[in-house]
Amino acid sequence: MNWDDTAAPAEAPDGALTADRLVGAAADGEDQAVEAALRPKSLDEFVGQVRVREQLDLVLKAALARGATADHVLLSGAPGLGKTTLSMIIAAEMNAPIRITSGPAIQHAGDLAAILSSLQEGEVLFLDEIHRMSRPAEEMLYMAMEDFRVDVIVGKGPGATAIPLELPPFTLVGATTRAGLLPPPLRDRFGFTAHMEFYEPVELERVVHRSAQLLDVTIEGDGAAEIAGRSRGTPRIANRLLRRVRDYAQVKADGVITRDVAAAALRVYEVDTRGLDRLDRAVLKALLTLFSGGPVGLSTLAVAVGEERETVEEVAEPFLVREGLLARTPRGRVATPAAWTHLGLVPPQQPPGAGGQQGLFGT
Ligand SMILES: Nc1ncnc2c1ncn2[C@@H]1O[C@H](COP(=O)(O)OP(=O)(O)OP(=O)(O)O)[C@@H](O)[C@H]1O
Repeated sequence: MNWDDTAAPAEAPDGALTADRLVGAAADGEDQAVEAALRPKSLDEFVGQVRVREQLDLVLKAALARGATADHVLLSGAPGLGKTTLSMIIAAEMNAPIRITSGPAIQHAGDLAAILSSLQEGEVLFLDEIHRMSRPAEEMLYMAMEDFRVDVIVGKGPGATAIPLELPPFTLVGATTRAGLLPPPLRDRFGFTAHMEFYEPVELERVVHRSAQLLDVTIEGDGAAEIAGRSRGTPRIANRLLRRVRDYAQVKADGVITRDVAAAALRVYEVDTRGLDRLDRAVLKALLTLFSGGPVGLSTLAVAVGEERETVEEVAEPFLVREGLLARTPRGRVATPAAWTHLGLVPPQQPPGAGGQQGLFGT
């Protein structure tokens, strides 16, 4: 059966499943407060991303040997994979100061001119969300990156004049979650482009061990593995889960994070063994139980879980697709066999009793 969107009733979504989401990759207030203490300070300390690290190491060492400013660097990748951290490491490795700003903060070319003209020689300018800069600022950046010069326009209309302004050499580190949205002329002006991948569980284990040490928490190898496996390939989520598990260990156990303590804590926070939370499971469960695994239209699915269409599409689905649990097809959303297995449910064509309930949260 193909469940389509045409009959989707207009129901008010309540958003309850997205409140206080522990597995979101964007930084929340608490993350911002504690992340500074957990950031690796050098390339050697930076876990994983081996290829990026090796290449960047060469770029920076060569620039240092020449006594030159490093090439402009573009870092792309999902939130929480370490782009800000890497930009700070670039500055530290070059013994240079760093200035941090973001695309949305630069709405006028004048905003950018003010920042660029106050840079010191060799300074690293970190421009987060570079794809969200305004067009005039972006055009000013082209010349600044290439010639270390900007034209400041004074006046308006036919009487407007361009006053050239020399800039000290600097290194721009641009970060984006959407490399495809960058116009080619901007992309081409970066000397080094790196795409950050999601981390392997063993790499996240190392992140968890390192953070536990910095937070002065005792953690066993199995405990770190349990957290790493539920962290969706993302260091920020690994660090966040570690903090929640630490709370649990302090209140309910003797402060030591073992595998059982980690599993019990994450059961309380409803993050299952694959890193799915309530929203993810609600979407999957609706797809499997109400629509026999699909295909079903996005709007219908969203109404079934009581969430906005955008929430299902942008918050829940990307990870479900990445995990191979859900597929987006021209006919609608379809569950994969792995989705049935994960929720311990039996696909309709199989005889009842062939599946068996799985322990979603571990022991
Ligand atoms: N390779 C790594 N090794 C150890 N810790 C890491 C690594 N990458 C990221 N982290 C940790 O994860 C957290 C998030 O990293 P960071 O802020 O650099 O991510 P980001 O990619 O800039 O995210 P956003 O796109 O949301 O700005 C930081 O606390 C940092 O310490």
